[in-house]
Amino acid sequence: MTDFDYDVVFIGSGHAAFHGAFKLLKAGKKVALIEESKLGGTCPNYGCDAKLLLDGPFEVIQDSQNYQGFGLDTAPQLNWEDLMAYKHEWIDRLPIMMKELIPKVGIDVYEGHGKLLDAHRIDTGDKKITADNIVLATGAHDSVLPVTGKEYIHDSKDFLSIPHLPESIVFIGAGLISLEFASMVMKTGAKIEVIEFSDRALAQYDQKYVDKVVARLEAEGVNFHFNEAVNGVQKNDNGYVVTTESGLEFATGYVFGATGRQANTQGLGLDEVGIAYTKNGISVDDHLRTSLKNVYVSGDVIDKQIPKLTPTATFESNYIASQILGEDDQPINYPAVPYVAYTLPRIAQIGVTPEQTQAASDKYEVKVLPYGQGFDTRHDTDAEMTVIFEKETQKVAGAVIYGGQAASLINILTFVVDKGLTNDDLEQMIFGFPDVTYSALTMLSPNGFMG
Ligand SMILES: Cc1cc2nc3c(=O)[nH]c(=O)nc-3n(C[C@H](O)[C@H](O)[C@H](O)COP(=O)(O)OP(=O)(O)OC[C@H]3O[C@@H](n4cnc5c(N)ncnc54)[C@H](O)[C@@H]3O)c2cc1C
Ligand SMILES: NC(=O)c1ccc[n+]([C@@H]2O[C@H](COP(=O)([O-])OP(=O)(O)OC[C@H]3O[C@@H](n4cnc5c(N)ncnc54)[C@H](O)[C@@H]3O)[C@@H](O)[C@H]2O)c1
Repeated sequence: MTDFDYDVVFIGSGHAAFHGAFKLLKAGKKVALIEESKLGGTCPNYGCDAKLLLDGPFEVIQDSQNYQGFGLDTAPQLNWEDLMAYKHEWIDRLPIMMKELIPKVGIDVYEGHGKLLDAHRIDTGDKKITADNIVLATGAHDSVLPVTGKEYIHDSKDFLSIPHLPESIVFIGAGLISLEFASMVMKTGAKIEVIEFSDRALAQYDQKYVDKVVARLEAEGVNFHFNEAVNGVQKNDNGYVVTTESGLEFATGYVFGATGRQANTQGLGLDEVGIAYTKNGISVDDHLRTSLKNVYVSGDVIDKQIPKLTPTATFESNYIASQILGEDDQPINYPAVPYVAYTLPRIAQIGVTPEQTQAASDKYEVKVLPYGQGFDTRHDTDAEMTVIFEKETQKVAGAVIYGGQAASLINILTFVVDKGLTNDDLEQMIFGFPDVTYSALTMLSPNGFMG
């Protein structure tokens, strides 16, 4: 570095930024982060981590319900206020810790709104700085439904800090955020309506298992309304009334909207410096560069087909750091990406989907494995896997898992799919026993009890 204040400046401080920043720092580069809100971004503060902390006790309730009549007769009682205090105790300290740690290790932090002035100059709010390379890692935000009364619709950030749980909630959208939160709240006996614009929930997931999650939620009392478009929210003395274009009306105590997330492209100076973007995010080439070759894009703000998740943001951040360090000059090559819906029960999938095999039945063999029938699944009797084998090689090409332990199992299946292991390879290994992972892996083997 000669003429610039920094070798690399990241706008944003989420997973799309800090992994790469640490890698660059370790390699001797001078690095800065610009953050206008909480350090660490969405995932720890308002996303995955905060959600999982709140979800834990609900998972325990679900597990205990599975044992009813089989040794556990009383379900645990939830205390939301205590749970929320526990969440705050964990989550609120994370940005504080990062604020102490990051400058201490040698990365400068600018607290302000980052805006590109040209290919090398950035306005941080109160200071202008220069960088040889810039990484745009500004993430995304929950979209706001453009209807009358939109100010009464809460988003995921609000919900993740809600001090008291309402007795009734209308969820607008039946995507990941809504169904994950509805799965939890349902366990408190709240009255829940889910209004979905399209004819299905969780469109990215295998519909066989989505139908099972929807049926389970319906059995617990959630009312789903598909093919309905919300056109307004009115406030009255008792709460709110949500109306749809077809004339349905729902009285409720709380309105929650999760109708997709939008990339944070506004106010970044993109138009001024000539960087192209769409409504899905900033346009990049196969090296995650914009039309300005020293300006990269990482994480949720990219216009991409790959899922917008924490692990994909992390992968991109590390990839960009390798590009800048000259360790790698190849186009980005994503490995198989697992998707996990933290609904109750969970759905997780990796690789080739059952739907994709329909057009290639000569290439793939699909096996449905009811692993929940085993003794080691905490009486989660419905749990099931659909596993896709490549006929010619017998490699495991994909899997969908439905059940309480799907989120852990999918990481093992990710390893199997990504490394191209065959069921014979698995038979050459020894796994810890007894455990649900053992049974699931044994089932993949041709000589296993279900293989
Ligand atoms: C409720 C919820 C649950 C989720 N659950 C999961 C999950 O279970 N698993 C999973 O993998 N993913 C989950 N996600 C998605 C995950 O949080 C994101 O994919 C991930 O945070 C993306 O990281 P990022 O760094 O690209 O963006 P972010 O984490 O959004 O970080 C971007 C940062 O940039 C800052 N910023 C924006 N513009 C500027 C600017 N101009 N100047 C300075 N700073 C700026 C923002 O304040 C923010 O801190 C969830 C998301 C939500 C909302
Ligand atoms: N487990 C995870 O990995 C996880 C969890 C939560 C969030 N996330 C992140 O957040 C994103 C999901 O956010 P989301 O749940 O808001 O989006 P989504 O795209 O999953 O779901 C939005 C839903 O809202 C519906 N919708 C859109 N407009 C509507 C309208 N006017 N009326 C009624 N329904 C309408 C859509 O048809 C869709 O089903 C993910 O793509 C991911 O980036 C990931």
